[in-house]
Amino acid sequence: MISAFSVADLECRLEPPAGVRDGGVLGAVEYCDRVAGPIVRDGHPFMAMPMGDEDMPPFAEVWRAGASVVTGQHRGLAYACDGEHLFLCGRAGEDSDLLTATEEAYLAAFEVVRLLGYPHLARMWNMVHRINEPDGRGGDVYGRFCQGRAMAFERGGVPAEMLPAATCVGSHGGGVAFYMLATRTTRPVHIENPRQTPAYRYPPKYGVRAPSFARATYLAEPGGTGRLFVSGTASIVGSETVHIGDMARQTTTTLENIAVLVGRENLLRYGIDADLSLRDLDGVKVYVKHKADIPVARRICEEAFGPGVAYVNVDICRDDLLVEIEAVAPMVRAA
Ligand SMILES: C=C(O[C@@H]1C=C(C(=O)O)C=C[C@H]1O)C(=O)O
Repeated sequence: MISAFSVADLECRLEPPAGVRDGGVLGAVEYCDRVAGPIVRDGHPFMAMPMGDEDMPPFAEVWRAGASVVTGQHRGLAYACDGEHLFLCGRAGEDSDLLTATEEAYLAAFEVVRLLGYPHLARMWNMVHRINEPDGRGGDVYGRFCQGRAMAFERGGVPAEMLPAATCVGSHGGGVAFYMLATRTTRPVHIENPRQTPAYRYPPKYGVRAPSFARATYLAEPGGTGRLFVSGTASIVGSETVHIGDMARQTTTTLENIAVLVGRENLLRYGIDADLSLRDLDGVKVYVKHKADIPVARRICEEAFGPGVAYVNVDICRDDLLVEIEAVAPMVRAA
């Protein structure tokens, strides 16, 4: 097992792929070397994404629900819900234009969210093949993805303040794979980072449409506990990449960004009375652009987080970014 945590009635584990069989699973995604799904298999939605090579130990990210789970499929998406949480996974854009395919896939996801009554988006992950390559129209693949996603949010009537935490990194195949979590009653609190421009306000030099996500999302759970989803975070200050070409400094800047994001002063701005440090974070994934840089990432991140971190060798959404880190913080509110 790479790492595990459990909070209230929703639990996430990063574990070896073979373990994902028992009941109560809301969804499982494999970070491995193959493409599969999305399908409902063994009673839960499942998808496999090529995120590494033979040197990366494959792992499954497994979301478990306390209550029993209802599953289904809709317009190519696979989903499960437990009365409070909805997990869904989908894929877009392998054979068609990425803008339209992303927009349609996201609109299908919003349809599931609406039809099943889980209107509050809490966390989204996107794995985009050839993320940094030209799109054949003068931009890059990530830019095209961002346009399709922004148009879906626009058509879905989701204002910028309701955009959830997200990750969008590269993959080794399979078009765009994405998965999301949403809630039925709990209203997520979306959080920004004072060191960074909100991504949805990035200037146009970074793309025709700015990326649609928040820096973090807080989800209160019953009994004074909660969960903070930290978006994929990189060496960006304001909207600019800093320490270009320097893996160690990009990694430490990323950690500084996360520390400020989850620190007491920032969370209090959103009425969340909790004191988190990097050590409190769990479910940490470190995405590293160049495989040869993984030892540097490991040295710095093990000191910050301890063991139990997953290192994934994929491209990052900007050419000049070498590393990106996401996490989940299980937390108990101070008061
Ligand atoms: C690294 C950044 O963005 C990345 C892209 C995201 C997206 O487009 O959903 C979300 C988080 C990161 O994976 C950043 O802009 O800081």
